[in-house]
Amino acid sequence: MAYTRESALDVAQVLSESLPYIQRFAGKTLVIKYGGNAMTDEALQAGFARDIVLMKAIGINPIVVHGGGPQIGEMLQKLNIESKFINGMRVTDGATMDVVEMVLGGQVNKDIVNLINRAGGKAIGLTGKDSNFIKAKKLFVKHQAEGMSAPEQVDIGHVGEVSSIDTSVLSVLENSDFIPVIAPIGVDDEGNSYNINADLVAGKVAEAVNAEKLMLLTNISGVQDKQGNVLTGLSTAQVDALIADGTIYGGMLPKISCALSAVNAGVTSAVIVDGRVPHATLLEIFTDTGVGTLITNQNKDA
Ligand SMILES: Nc1ncnc2c1ncn2[C@@H]1O[C@H](COP(=O)(O)OP(=O)(O)O)[C@@H](O)[C@H]1O
Ligand SMILES: CC(=O)N[C@@H](CCC(=O)OP(=O)(O)O)C(=O)O
Repeated sequence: MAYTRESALDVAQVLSESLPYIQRFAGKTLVIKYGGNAMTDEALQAGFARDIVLMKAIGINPIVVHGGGPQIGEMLQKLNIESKFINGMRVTDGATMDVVEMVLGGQVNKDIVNLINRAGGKAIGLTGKDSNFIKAKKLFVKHQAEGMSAPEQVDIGHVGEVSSIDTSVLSVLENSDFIPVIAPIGVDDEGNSYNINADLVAGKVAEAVNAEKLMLLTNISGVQDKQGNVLTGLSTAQVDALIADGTIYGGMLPKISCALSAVNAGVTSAVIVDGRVPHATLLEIFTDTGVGTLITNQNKDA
């Protein structure tokens, strides 16, 4: 890009102002859940990949955990398999699990690896099956079906929750030029695969590596109140109240619950970021004007 003398000075000024932020995050690990528009819009994809490579180049350790619900849905449709969700979790029978593993581990993961590599990075794709690093157990959900008087425990098939994370492979990558890109698939002691919500995997990875920040990219401006205003900062106590009165529901529930669990487990902050905004991850790290909702472990506004 060609600059005029004025615009070149502006660029130099912006770079200079980013110094304290670079110093704050250098050597720290950031876990980024990549999903939504940022993952499907070509311009946003390229910007995301560049931003991840830039982070690594200045000494931050990004770990990417990706979703892929819409891509799984598309493939199931092609195969005439119905998609069904309970409490935001995909009901996953044996045939669906095969598709989930193929789409997340085979297609989506490798597309993201390729994207980051084309931006000059050295991405390594992993599922939880690689060196068995994400151990999972079956997840039962509580659900109140129509006509039932009380919620009951429902078996939704091969859906898992994280039971443990072995960080050894991640620390090898952290101490190298490699950028881990993780598909949310777990495995149990018998070698069975589990489909895990990607937000939950990102949260547990952030906890396990003691990340400085957990960033959850999504397609909404942040957590909103009943009037649709974005709540820029939330404490754990405030979140509890918003869940209790139904302001937070559906797909926002796993995001909020993993963000809360992460900050309670020692991750300094978790943020739900508007991934529709170009360079949302950089704005979040290098400026004071993040684009979403910040969750901290404080009992007052963050
Ligand atoms: N209080 C809230 N503020 C914002 N979004 C909310 C809220 N409560 C529920 N939601 C819903 O959660 C959705 C985000 O979850 P989801 O679509 O599963 O995200 P992703 O696909 O990025 O994982 C929003 O689009 C919105 O419909
Ligand atoms: C159990 C469960 O629902 N797993 C998700 C895994 C992918 C995911 O979480 O993708 P997004 O982040 O794009 O929604 C699914 O099958 O869709």
